[in-house]
Amino acid sequence: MDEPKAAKQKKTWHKKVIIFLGALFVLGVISLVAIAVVQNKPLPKNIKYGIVLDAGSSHTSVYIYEWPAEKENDTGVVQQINECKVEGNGISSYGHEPLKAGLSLQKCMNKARQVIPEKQQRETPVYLGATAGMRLLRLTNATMAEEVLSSVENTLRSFPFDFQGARIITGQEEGAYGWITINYLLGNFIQDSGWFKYIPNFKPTETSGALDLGGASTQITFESKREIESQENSLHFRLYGKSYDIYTHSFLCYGKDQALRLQIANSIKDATDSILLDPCFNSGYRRNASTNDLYSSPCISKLRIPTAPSTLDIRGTGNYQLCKRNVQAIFNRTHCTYSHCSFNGVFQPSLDGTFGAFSAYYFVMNFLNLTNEQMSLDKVKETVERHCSRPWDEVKKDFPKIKEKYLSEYCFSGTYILNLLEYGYGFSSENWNDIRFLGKIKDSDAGWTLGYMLNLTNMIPAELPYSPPLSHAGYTGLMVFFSILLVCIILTCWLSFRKPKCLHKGII
Ligand SMILES: Nc1nc2c(ncn2[C@@H]2O[C@H](COP(=O)(O)OP(=O)(O)OP(=O)(O)O)[C@@H](O)[C@H]2O)c(=O)[nH]1
Ligand SMILES: [Ca+2]
Repeated sequence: MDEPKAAKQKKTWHKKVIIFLGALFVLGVISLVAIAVVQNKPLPKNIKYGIVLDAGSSHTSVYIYEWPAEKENDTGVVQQINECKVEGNGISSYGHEPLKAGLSLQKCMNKARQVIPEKQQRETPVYLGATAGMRLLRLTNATMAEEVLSSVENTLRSFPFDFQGARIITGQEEGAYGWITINYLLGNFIQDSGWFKYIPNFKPTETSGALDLGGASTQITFESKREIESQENSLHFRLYGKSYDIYTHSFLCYGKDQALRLQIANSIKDATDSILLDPCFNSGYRRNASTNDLYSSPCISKLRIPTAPSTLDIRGTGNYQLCKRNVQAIFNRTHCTYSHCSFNGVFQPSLDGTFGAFSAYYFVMNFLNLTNEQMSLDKVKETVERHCSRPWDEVKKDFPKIKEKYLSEYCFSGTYILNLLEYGYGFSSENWNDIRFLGKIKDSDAGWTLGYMLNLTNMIPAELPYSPPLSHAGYTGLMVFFSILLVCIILTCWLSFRKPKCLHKGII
């Protein structure tokens, strides 16, 4: 029987509408997918650079860092891509010829021009931070220190970078930025955005303490859960939405070069006919030293004795126990006006958590093969003692390529590090293995320079930059997935619930 014409037309019309809507819907999903893909195509990598010069007492290093511009507030994105060790001594050694301080930086700064793309050099910040060597020069002769700084500033301004300043940083800054560097590189500033915060009892990782041993000063910095009784040792940071109460102290004159001078100066009284027997050098080792040069350091000048000879013929006897006695004599532990002190009357809370020990801690312990985390304190002591007892000509024969200045001082430096950590700071065999001796972390040097730049370029936000629980890609992906799912459900329903043809009215 023919269906009424109108009913037939209506059905055809219905069919057309449904097909049209279906096509529209599928088109909508396709365009959604296309937008998602286009929207999330990786942005052209926009890399930024930064340069920091570490003008230390013994030498200067030029570090170049890079990071993806669009992620600069994320943690762990900045990495070191180059280090250039400046030839010669630290800038503080040019007090009498300040122009040479600036000239000494030329070679490494030219290297930086080769590393950083020319079109980005103008916007690349350059910072110079000078540490304990310049602090000592400023104590001795502030004018000379100023002349050295202006010489390096003139040199740095002559390069096509964005010069941001050359200054002597404080010991507190040096400790704080070293702490920021290693925790940034270790990923301890976890941003608890995303799903982390929904995990019950999620605890961001603890931070690591920072131990920095330079040539003229040494720093200890760590997060303290206990009250910090002295204001000068107390820092408060707010980083990525978390607060940190930090203890830090910088011991000027307790870098390993100045400590060696202190040890020698304390022994001059025992010299006979200018010959000084020193147990901190391997037996058979000899070096001449001018006492004027020795006493020229403000760390030593107060130890001058009238009977001191003008030159010293220092002869090694390689005796670890006697060296240990001499080294311990430079730490004053007789007075403390706080509940607890490290040495020289300086407050120190009890040592908490793990520590990263870098700079000379690493150079020395790495040479002595003592960076293995499982090695006991007793074993470490035995190793240093054994090295001290080796005759100098045997040591020299075994390590012909190592600079004599470094090689001759490993007995002293090993003994000094052990006593600074144990006798000075209070580490013991119980927490010795909480110390990690670090050279680099993920190809970036452990040291204050990265933290310094992160702070000055505001790359570590106090509060967490808002980030939705899902990344954009994740959000879009889910949207597309559920849209397709919806289409499939609708199609399935339509196909399975529409009336089969044979049931259509009028057919049966
Ligand atoms: N064995 C060894 N010693 C090194 C090396 N580089 C530097 N040193 C020595 O280690 C000590 C510390 O070096 P740095 O960390 O550069 O010290 P610095 O920054 O010049 O000194 P501060 O201004 O006090 O921080 C100094 O006595 C250096 O002579 C190295 O590669 N091997
Ligand atoms: Ca240093």
